[in-house]
Amino acid sequence: MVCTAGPAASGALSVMRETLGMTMEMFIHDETPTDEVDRREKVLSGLADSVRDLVDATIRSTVPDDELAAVRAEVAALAARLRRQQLPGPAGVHYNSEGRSWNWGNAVVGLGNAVAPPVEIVHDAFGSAYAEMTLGAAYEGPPGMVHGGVSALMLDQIMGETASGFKRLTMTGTLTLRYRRPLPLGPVRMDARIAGEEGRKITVEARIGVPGEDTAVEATGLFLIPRWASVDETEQGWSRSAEG
Ligand SMILES: CCCCCCCCCCCCCC(=O)SCCNC(=O)CCNC(=O)[C@H](O)C(C)(C)COP(=O)(O)OP(=O)(O)OC[C@H]1O[C@@H](n2cnc3c(N)ncnc32)[C@H](O)[C@@H]1OP(=O)(O)O
Repeated sequence: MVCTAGPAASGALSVMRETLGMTMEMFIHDETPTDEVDRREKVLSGLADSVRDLVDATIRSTVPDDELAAVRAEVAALAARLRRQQLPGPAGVHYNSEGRSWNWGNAVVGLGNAVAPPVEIVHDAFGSAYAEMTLGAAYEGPPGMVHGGVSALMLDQIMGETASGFKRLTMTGTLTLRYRRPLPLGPVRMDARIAGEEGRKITVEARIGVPGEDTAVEATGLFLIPRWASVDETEQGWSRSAEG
C-alpha cells in the first residue's frame, strides 16, 4: 500500500520536518520522480514478498539439519549482497512534490518490510477505515493464535491512520484493548472509526476478528495531534493511491 500526498500535505510535512527535529527528519523531501518510485517499489515489494515467504518457510520447515545449514549459508550470502549499498538508518517516510509518498519500512503497511504482512488499509471515508489480511505463522502467540501484541500493533496502525486521515499528524497517546476471544491465525479483518474529537484529542474505536465472526479484540485509543504539529484540514491531504 502506498500513500500519495497532495501539495498541501507536502507543505505540512516540510513544516513538521523543520519543527520536530530528529523524529520528523524521518519525513524526507525526496524529488525522485514518481515513475522511478513506482518502479523501485514494484521490485522492492517483490523482494519483500519473497523474504516473507522465506520467513514462513523457515518457521515451518522440517528439512534435515544439514539442509538448514546449507540454506543458512545461502541466505547469509544474499544478505551480504544487499548490504553493499544501505541507508544509514531506517527507511522513514519520503515524499516528492508530485504528491507521491512512500513509507516502505513501516512495521504494518511497509511494502519493503518483510516483517509487515503488509496490511492494505482502505479509507472509505474520512474517519473510517478497514483492512483485510492474512496473519500466518510469523504472527503466532498462543498455539495457532495471533499474538496479542501483534493484534495491538495492527490496530494501532489502522487507528492512527484513521485519526490522521492523512490530513494531520497524530500520535498514539493511550491504547486500551479488550481481548474478548482468541484470534486464530489466518484471514482477519479490522475496522476503525473516529468516535469523537475534542481539540487535539481524537478518540478512535476499532476491532479485529475473523471476517464475518464475532470480534476477537476491541480497542479504544486516544490519539493526539502533538502541540508542535501543523494541521492540514484541506482535502488535499495525503490519500491512498489506487494501485495499493
Ligand atoms: C499529513 C500528515 C500525515 C501523517 C501520517 C500519519 C499516519 C499515522 C499512522 C501511524 C500509526 C502508528 C501510531 C504510533 O505508533 S505513534 C508512536 C507511539 N506514540 C508515541 O510515541 C507518543 C509519545 N508521546 C508524545 O509524543 C507526546 O506525549 C504526545 C504527542 C502524545 C502528547 O504531547 P503534547 O505535548 O502534544 O501533549 P500536551 O502535554 O500538550 O497534552 C495535551 C492534552 O493531552 C493529554 N495527554 C497528553 N498525553 C497523553 C497521553 N499519552 N494519553 C492521554 N492523554 C494525554 C494531556 O493531559 C492534555 O490534556 P488536557 O490537560 O488538555 O485535558
